[in-house]
Formats: sequence, structure tokens, C-alpha cells
Amino acid sequence: MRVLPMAEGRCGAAVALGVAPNARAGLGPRRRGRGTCGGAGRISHPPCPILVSGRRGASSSSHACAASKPWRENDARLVLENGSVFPGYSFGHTSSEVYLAEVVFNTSLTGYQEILTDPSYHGQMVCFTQPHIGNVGINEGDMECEKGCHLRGVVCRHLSETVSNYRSVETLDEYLKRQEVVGIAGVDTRQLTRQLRDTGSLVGVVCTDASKTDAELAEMASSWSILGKDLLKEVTCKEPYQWRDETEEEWEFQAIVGGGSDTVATSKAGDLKVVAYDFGIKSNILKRLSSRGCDVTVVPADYPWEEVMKMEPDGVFFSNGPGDPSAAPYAVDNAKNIIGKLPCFGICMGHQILGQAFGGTTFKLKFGHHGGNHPIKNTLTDAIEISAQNHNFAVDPATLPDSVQVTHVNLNDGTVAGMVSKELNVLTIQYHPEASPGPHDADVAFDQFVQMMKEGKGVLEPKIDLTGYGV
Ligand SMILES: NC(=O)CC[C@H](N)C(=O)O
Repeated sequence: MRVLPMAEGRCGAAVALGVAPNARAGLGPRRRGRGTCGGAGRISHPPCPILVSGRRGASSSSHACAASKPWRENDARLVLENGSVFPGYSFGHTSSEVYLAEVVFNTSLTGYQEILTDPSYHGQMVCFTQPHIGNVGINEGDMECEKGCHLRGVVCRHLSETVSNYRSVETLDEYLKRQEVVGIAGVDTRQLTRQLRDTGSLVGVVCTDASKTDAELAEMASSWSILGKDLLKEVTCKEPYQWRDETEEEWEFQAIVGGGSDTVATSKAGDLKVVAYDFGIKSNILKRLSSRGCDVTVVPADYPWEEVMKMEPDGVFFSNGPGDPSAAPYAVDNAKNIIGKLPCFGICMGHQILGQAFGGTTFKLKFGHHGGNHPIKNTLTDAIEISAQNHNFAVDPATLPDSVQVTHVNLNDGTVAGMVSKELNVLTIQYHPEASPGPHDADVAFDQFVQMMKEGKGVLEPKIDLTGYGV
């Protein structure tokens, strides 16, 4: 089994989030053992009914027969900033530390590994609405980031007792232990999700320390906010590097709307040089670019635009990334200086950064979009894509100049999901054409970027059609 390195920058994240740094550095006291409640392998039974508040307040005598109980005892709580308490039992990393992050819910039915390792989730913990998590284990091929798990906590209803997948090399429990990420299972995730939909995203803490009161934990949660925090610096690469891997043949996208493998093959002839700003870039975005013959150089989030221009790329890509897009003015400044000079493409955080470079502003959504089935409408062609999404912020269309066209909207709430500036040769989308996890409908967006770069090189006649999504 390959041992993945500890995520870089996570000690820094712990400090930034007000959590004891030794918790992330693995120096804090650990409670590796599973006590007497059935052992590490028996972790998916319903929570103990005698514990009502999630506090481990039951007397030792009431637990005298714990060794014979075939269920896990509640030993952890998720406490939200509004005082709500969700009891559950811990898995993955266990320690007496308190783990603090914004709590969001994700409705994807599959792909928990890609969600765990997507750097855009840095500073957040995910409540999975899919009630059965862990059943396919963890494999070596589906990492979205080699640095490891970016979630600060995994919240689920049912942690699968068994793993059944030919690619699995370890269990979710083992992986989270190794990554020192806490999990809490047995949580009423429906109630939690309904609450987050009513109140909007909330900050929460996961804690296994029974000596801390619910009120203390709620206060800790309310002491932090993701607003105004620059999290890009915690996940970006330190130095520029070349990316080479393509999407493996076995996983090459088949059903591409309006495109297909012909499009990918044709694009390969291009020999295009792309500089990709790493705001927390997902591996599969890089693979989709490489699969189209792009020679990709990845650069840090604050890499000066002048240095990018010296590399003489055919196009610049602005990646996905965590946190508040208004907290990275240096990235907006670089983008402002690049747009108009080279074809640009942005995904999610990249879309939000480019939106600000156009002169627009961003705002925080109530509970964001996190899932694999969000309908997107191309406003120019009426074509619909079902898309993978993961964001909490959006670009305010009222703040965009007239030269920028809103080309895509999210049909669930009408928010901006894509923009084009023909004048500046910029294409952006607020969702995930690389999927991972999710549907492949939007993969054609990469072809649009390739088209723009080829036009810029004079390889293709200018088509100025950035909207041809499947129609
Ligand atoms: N996937 C992303 O790039 C997320 C963008 C941004 N962090 C948001 O939450 O809106």
C-alpha cells in the first residue's frame, strides 16, 4: 500500500482556524484504541440509546457490560455555532482536540473519496446526505490531491462495516486515521441538512472530550467564520511544476455532449502551452487538460502575472480553490493583468476570481451548492447540463460590466454559473467539467478553452462561438 504524505500546510490551517496546532501535527494526545465497544472493525451499529445528549456522561457502572454490546457508544458530538448538538460516534482520527470548520452538506450519491481530497473543501467539514459511506474504501487512483484529505471532518449517518471494491487498498476509517482527520457517524444527517438549509451554512466543532460543555463548544464554533479568510495560500503549491498525467484510458470520458473522443483527439494536435494558477487545483482538471494535448505548467496562487507572460503560454487557467474569493486580491490583480492578453478559462474559484477581475463582486450563498446533480442552463442555447458542484460563493451579475455575458445559470436558484467575455477572450464556469465525482456533461468546456487557444495561435479560424454546448 502506498503511504501518502501528510497534507502540507495543514498545521498552518490548524493555527489559522484557532485549533491547537499539535492536533494537526499529530503531536497531541491520541486515543487510538477503540475501547471495549466491539473493536475497530465493528463501527457501524446505531448509537447507544442510553446516551441522549451525545455527552459521555453515563456512569462507568452503566458501561460495565460495554464489552458485550454489539453497538458503538456515542463518544463524539458535532456542535454548531447556533447551539445545536448532534451526537454520534467517532471514527478515523480520535483525539481530545476540538475540530472546527464550516459545515456543508453534499448530496452526491458516490465519490466520497474525491470529495475528501478536493482542496476546495479546505476549512470545511462535509455532512454526506448519502447515508452509507465507506462501502468502497479508499483507492489509489481517485485522489484529487496528493497532499491528502482536505476536509476537517467527515459527518455521516452510517459508516459501512464492509468494504467491497476491487480498487480499495484501505478502509475509510484507516485512511482518516492516517490523515488525522476526524469522522463522526451515527449522526442524524437529515435533520442536520434540513437545519443547514433553514439557517444557512454554520460553523461547527467535532469533539470527543466529554469534559467540554455543549455551550463551550458552541461558543468556540461561533468564534470563527470563513468570510474574509484567504485559504488559497494554505493549499497552493510552493513552486511551479510541470503536470504530465492524462486521464487513464480506462476512465476516458465517453458520453460528452456535443463532443466525444473525436474532439479530444483533434485537440491533441494542438501542442498548447497552458499556465494553470493553483488555488487548490484538482488532479482531474489537470488530467483533462493534458488529455487534450495541453502542456501544463502549474504555478502558485500568487505567482506574478509578469512571470506568467514570460512563459509565453497559449492560455491561462484559473483553478478551483477553497474559501472566500474576495479574500485573495492578489489573485484578482494578476487576473486583471492577464485577461485581454491571452485566452483564459476559470473553474469555480477561478470563475469567481475572473468575475472580480471583470469588475464584479462575489457574495456568500445561503448554504452553497455541493452535489452531483445540479441543473445548469446555457442561456444562449437553452441546452441543459447536469453538473457537479462545490461552492458557497457566487458572482453577483448586477456588478458585471455589459461586455460580460452570463452564459450559464444554475436552475435551482438562478445564480450565475458561467460567463463569457468575447472582448477579452475569457470563459468561466462555476461548476466542475472534470466531474470527479459527478456527471461528464460539461467536459466540453475544456474543448471550448482549447478552441480559444487554437484561434489565438492562428491554428483555427476564429469562430467566436463560446457557447456551443451540445447544440
Ligand atoms: N470549488 C471551488 O472552487 C469553490 C470556490 C469557493 N471556495 C466557494 O466556496 O465558492
